[in-house]
Amino acid sequence: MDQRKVYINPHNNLLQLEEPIYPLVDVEEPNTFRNLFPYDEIPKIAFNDRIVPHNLPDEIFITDTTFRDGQQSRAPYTTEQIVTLFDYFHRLGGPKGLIRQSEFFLYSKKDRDAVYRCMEKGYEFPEVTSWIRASKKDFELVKDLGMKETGILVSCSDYHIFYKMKMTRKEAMNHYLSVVRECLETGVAARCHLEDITRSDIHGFVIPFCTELMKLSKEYNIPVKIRACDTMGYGVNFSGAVIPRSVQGIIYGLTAHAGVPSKWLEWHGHNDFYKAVTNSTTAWLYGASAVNCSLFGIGERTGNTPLEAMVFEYAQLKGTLDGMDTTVITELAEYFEKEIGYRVPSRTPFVGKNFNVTRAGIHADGLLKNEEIYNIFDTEKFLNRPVLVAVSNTSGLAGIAHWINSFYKLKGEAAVDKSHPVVQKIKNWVDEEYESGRVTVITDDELLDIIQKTENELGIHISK
Ligand SMILES: CC(C)C(=O)C(=O)O
Repeated sequence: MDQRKVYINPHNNLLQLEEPIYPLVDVEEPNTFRNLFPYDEIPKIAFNDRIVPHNLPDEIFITDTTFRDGQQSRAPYTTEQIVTLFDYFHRLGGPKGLIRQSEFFLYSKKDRDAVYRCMEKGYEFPEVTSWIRASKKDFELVKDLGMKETGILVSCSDYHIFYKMKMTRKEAMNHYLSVVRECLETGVAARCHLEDITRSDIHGFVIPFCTELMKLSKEYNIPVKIRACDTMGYGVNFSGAVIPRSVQGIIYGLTAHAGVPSKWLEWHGHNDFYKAVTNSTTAWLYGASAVNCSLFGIGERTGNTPLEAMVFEYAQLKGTLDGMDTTVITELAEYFEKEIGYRVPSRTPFVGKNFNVTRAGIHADGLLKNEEIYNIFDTEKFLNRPVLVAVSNTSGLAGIAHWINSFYKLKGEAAVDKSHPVVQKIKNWVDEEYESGRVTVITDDELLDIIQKTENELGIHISK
């Protein structure tokens, strides 16, 4: 018979059984969850219909890995670029520090220079934290640099424990606990990156391990944070899906069974199955305060959860931006294009060149009557990106006038309408293009070119 005590759950005032204690299950053979991950078949999503209650923490925020996971997958940024991006993150996160932390490599002198320069700024947020090899010498370095927290890799699936580290679960756990203890001895808080959690044995390894980590934190009176890393992007947020793929199931296990407080719990997603954003939002909804993101989602393989996306997820969940300055997102995209030579793919939400451009004539027509019909929100207000109508065979005079007004931000007296001679002449040119067999839309550069030529020809200049 189940002898656990009964208590009132403060979340819902219902009687509940005391949480069971999960001991480490030290298996002889790795559990690779072949039923879910057959490798020569597409991974499977199975359901047991266990429903997890919502548990949105009072405080949720974003942490940043642009300079760690982000830099692992591209050419390194220069120190100057890192410092500039850090400034942007500070502004974007607003006075409440919703971009709470950013993590840095400490391997090379260049890495450390970037850290010094960012710390010198004296910002409260983002807090500069580190990512290091787990050794006593490196913990001392973190401390000497004046940092309070470091990330430590504690891979938790049997794929990693048995195949990469060639250990048993017990050996891996003891090894990790001794490394974390060493870190805490130095006085530095440990952020444990549980790599590959969505292929791990949640009850047999992750919960017993995190329970021990929480004991260590108590012993040293220093935070031990848990970062749940969906390294391969296998996480799913469907109600009733089984762990280890269920994001809410993992978060529930960590909070309810291992006793990890929400404020120390973070989700780190990858986008291999297009689920990075929605899984991160799910982690917030079910009890993780932090979601770890990289700017524009730049990270290993298909990338991480895009930081800018979570800014808008935050606003949608909380009903407020809480002081975040979203126009910085557009500045960041421009900086990447001009200074770093990276252009985000044009259809990328919020930042791509075409994210709020309407092309189809029938839609463009609606947009011209009222931009709310085909724009997700006031993109000019929040992103400094007025809605655009691309010029094509179906644009008509009004479409061309709208393009000119939006592109040059012309308002009131300065705006052109369909009777403007420049607009009419351009319309003739557009019609000729399509009559001679063109099938593509007219590009911005072509329009700029033809506007200039037409202005010179007619001797009329639009007030730009
Ligand atoms: C290397 C680890 C911590 C990681 O970034 C991941 O699992 O995605």
